[in-house]
Amino acid sequence: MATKQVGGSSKRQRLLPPLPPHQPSGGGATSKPRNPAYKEPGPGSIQLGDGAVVCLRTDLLSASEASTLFEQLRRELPWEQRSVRVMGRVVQQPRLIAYQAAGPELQYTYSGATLRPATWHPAVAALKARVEAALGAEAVPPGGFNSCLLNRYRTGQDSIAWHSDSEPLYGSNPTIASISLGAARDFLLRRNADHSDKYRFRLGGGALLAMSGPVQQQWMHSVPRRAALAGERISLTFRRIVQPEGASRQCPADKMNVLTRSTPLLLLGLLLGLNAVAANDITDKYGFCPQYKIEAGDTLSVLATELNVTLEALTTSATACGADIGTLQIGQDICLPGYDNAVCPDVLQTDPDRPWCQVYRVQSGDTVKSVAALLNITEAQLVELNQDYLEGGDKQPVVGQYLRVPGWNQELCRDFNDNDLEMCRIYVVQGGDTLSDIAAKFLVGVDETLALNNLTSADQLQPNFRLKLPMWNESCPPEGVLAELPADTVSCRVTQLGDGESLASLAEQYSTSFLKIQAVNPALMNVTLLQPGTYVNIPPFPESCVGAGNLVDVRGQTTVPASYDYNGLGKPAPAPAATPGAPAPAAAPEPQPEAEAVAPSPEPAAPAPASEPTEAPAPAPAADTPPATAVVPTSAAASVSVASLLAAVLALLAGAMLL
Ligand SMILES: O=C(O)CCC(=O)C(=O)O
Ligand SMILES: [Fe+2]
Repeated sequence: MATKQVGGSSKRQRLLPPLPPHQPSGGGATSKPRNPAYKEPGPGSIQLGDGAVVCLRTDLLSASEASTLFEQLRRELPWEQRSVRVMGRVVQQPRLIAYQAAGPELQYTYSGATLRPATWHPAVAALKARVEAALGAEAVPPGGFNSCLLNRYRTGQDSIAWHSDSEPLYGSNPTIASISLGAARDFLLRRNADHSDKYRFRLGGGALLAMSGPVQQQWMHSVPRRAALAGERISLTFRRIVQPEGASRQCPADKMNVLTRSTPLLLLGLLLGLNAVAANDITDKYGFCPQYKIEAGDTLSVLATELNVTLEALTTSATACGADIGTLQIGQDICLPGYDNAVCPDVLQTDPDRPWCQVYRVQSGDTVKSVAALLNITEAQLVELNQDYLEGGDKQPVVGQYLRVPGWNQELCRDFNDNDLEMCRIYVVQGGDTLSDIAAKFLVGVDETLALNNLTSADQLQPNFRLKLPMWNESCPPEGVLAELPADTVSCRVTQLGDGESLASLAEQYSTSFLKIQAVNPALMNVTLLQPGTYVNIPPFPESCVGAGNLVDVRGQTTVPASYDYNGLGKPAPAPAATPGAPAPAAAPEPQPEAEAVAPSPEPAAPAPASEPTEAPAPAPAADTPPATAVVPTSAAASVSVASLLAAVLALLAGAMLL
């Protein structure tokens, strides 16, 4: 169980003396209203002071233009969910992204991984021109925008945390212009030096919002999570890279992390005169629940010296929350002086690896006011952190609900109230699955899926293996929820060749390779068969697509005729196709799928272990089933051949490219 209640006491005194209000770092605005509202200006130029300007237009695109573009970009771009490395851990961003720029040198290194730009999609290039024309020469950087980071918020659960786009590669006062498509979302802006100075812009489809002047230096922005919202949104954020990067840069996520995690620890360290004790060894809940994890070789007196407290104070604080000083264990958390027993026991860590992700469990009788006082923050700060739970009128916390406490990082912390099983997906590996197919299908990374499952290689995948999918976390119930590979349009993509197109040009368009396209179109090995109108399967085109019957031509948006023969996948050389554009796979050689590590098919007699109640049935090939489809080896022996070793290496390479 990952979540634990830290601290030994379950009693808490309700009669706390009033605590001084907490000031945001860099604040000092003692006379600010207690619950400052967001300013919500209408379209136009909004002067934020010091030359910082936001320009808002709600109607750059008409509603129909916006929705057509939304559908097109959603369908045609190679969206990926990025993993970012934060404090040595890999976490998944709560949104999908795509990145395009004017040249390959305009890459963008971010949290240890590099975004390599795709070339402009024609629709994105056209939007860039629209934005530049709308903003006019004064606001557009000289030379125009040369890169665009697109964000896709699949539901209200997706978000972008408070950040600024202040990387050196954009220069000192960059203009960043965003176009919104799809569902309307709140875009928030707050001044670094005074968080009560804040704006909310509701960005609906077709809106343009541009930030220029020192906005990135003096303000942060976010698109907060809205748990109840189902609609999907795409934003295109145009930027100009003025200084293509050479070496890696400080990444935004790390910066955010430093803001939220290290700052309190650093302060605590300074307060306590901390020297030899590593900051990582101390966890703290919003500044007054410091705890230390005992390590081998520690003694209380050395610890007291290092923390610059008396041995007596340390012994008292440790004992007060349940430690038996005589029998301290390695790994045990002891409370340090300053630990507030009245509040801390109701604060839960939501993730043992991210000690700054903490929530407060609402008790009977709690109100916004009392919880804010208890946590030593203002009501406005509490509401801001918990907008989706508390905002609007007099909304009060509900007993048993978890409220986020300061230090919470929306990007990195997993929400606790909706510890929805959505994040706890388990995929039961089937014979013939490949890890790269699974990863592509679920939009997850190959490497992190391996890491999450303590696997070092895709070769280790066996049928019936219960593969945890990101964002699986340690709070998930062991049984999780079964994730099935539905044959949907994400992976089962088909398109018709256009005039002058080739498999190579399709490969480029869909960010895949010629070989991969051939692997999923064995009937098209003979390229002389290709002609305009020929249907082509777009990788990944997993086995489950064959016979799925709901293929959609990704460009024509039309349904592929039921007579479509999957270009030789899953069927031995069919008779000439009835579909005019789909040529017969005459003389098609044996399918040569691009090598993938495959899980060997299950031993025929191996029943699913009874202890796995949620297990999917093992595939049971019927005697009259045509020869298995592209990637399935028919016997376990096949999977240990030299070819499969080679396949594994190639698959890993493919996986790396996929990330
Ligand atoms: O989606 C948005 O409107 C904001 C995105 C953003 O801030 C970013 O990509 O840096
Ligand atoms: Fe941004």
